[in-house]
Amino acid sequence: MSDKTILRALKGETLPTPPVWMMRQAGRYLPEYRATRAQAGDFLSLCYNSELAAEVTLQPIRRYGFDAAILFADILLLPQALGADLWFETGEGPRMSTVTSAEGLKTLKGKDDIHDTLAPVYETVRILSRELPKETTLIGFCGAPWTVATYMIAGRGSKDQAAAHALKDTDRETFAAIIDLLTDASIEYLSKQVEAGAEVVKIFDSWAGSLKGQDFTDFAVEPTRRMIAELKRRHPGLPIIAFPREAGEGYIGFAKATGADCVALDNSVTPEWAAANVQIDGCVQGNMDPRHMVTGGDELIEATRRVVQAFRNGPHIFNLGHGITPEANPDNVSLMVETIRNG
Ligand SMILES: Cc1c2[nH]c(c1CCC(=O)O)Cc1[nH]c(c(CCC(=O)O)c1C)Cc1[nH]c(c(CCC(=O)O)c1C)Cc1[nH]c(c(C)c1CCC(=O)O)C2
Repeated sequence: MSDKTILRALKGETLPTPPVWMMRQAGRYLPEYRATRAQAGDFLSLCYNSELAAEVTLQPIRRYGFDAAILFADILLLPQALGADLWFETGEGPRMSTVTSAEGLKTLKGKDDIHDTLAPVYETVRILSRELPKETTLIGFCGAPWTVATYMIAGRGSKDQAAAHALKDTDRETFAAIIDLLTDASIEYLSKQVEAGAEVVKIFDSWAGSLKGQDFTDFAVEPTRRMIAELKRRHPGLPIIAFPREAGEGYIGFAKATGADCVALDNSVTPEWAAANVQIDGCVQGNMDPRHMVTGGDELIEATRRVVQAFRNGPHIFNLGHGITPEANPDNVSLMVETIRNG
């Protein structure tokens, strides 16, 4: 059996010290990331440059000795591989061509036609599985169908996902067909990442919190469940982390309903609540407020100890509740890691 700490936690083991990594650990808060990104030209060129994408993935591992490395890529590469135009507006975020009708959906490629575009991502995974320290776990990922669909339908990020909700409510058939295509294509995408060397995969449903009631069941739980069932059929024993961000009460029972080995938690729920209501079903990941990476100090130390303490009686992977932000101070990350490991 592997003795990698992340894999042990994902199998349900309670460890004396939780393993740790951070969402967006390769990111703009690190000067070495900014330098490599400048060398690549722009963000998307960095994602598709396997050598440089592997380099930025390794940077936070060298600096902090995290227990996991997450493949450097983006959830929007998959819709791009399906034929959508994608670009990033500096200082604003992603922009995409939109799909809002049955005719528009027909112009996209099929689930098996994505691999030419995504080949550099698989190559990044292969480089990483050779170059990572032997104790570090390599995590692959994709966006959950709902979250990716919100960008494809609106053509950009939005606070309330109004365009995707509108399509869901006015043309449920087309909306469900978009979700189905993304579910099928995500299975193929993650499967190739696993074949290339990803040891764990994580499904990011950043906007799950805006789905309520039956919609949450149909478009957050069900696509995730279908992806996990098929991935585990193809890759028996593959550990899978699901992140239905801001699901609130929806976190309860999410692991059982989807088959996920671990539920990642955002910081809108307290760790004490999550220990009582979510960790009772298995491993959890999270959930310190990323703002402490900006503010630091005693508050950071206390918040770190609180998360460790709340989850100490069950399987836990320490992480932030969302990605670390560009304003974060790299020294605060060291302080968090030292506090986790040395008490
Ligand atoms: C919604 C979403 C996206 N991308 C992602 C999500 C889901 C998770 C979340 O909620 O954050 C996921 C993602 N994006 C990135 C990763 C790589 C792995 C990691 O370090 O966690 C992962 C897992 C790199 C990235 N993806 C992006 C950056 C910043 C790009 C840069 O260098 O300019 C990084 C490091 C850009 C991106 N990509 C996306 C947005 C909205 C933005 C712009 C916002 C921002 O500027 O932070 C789409």
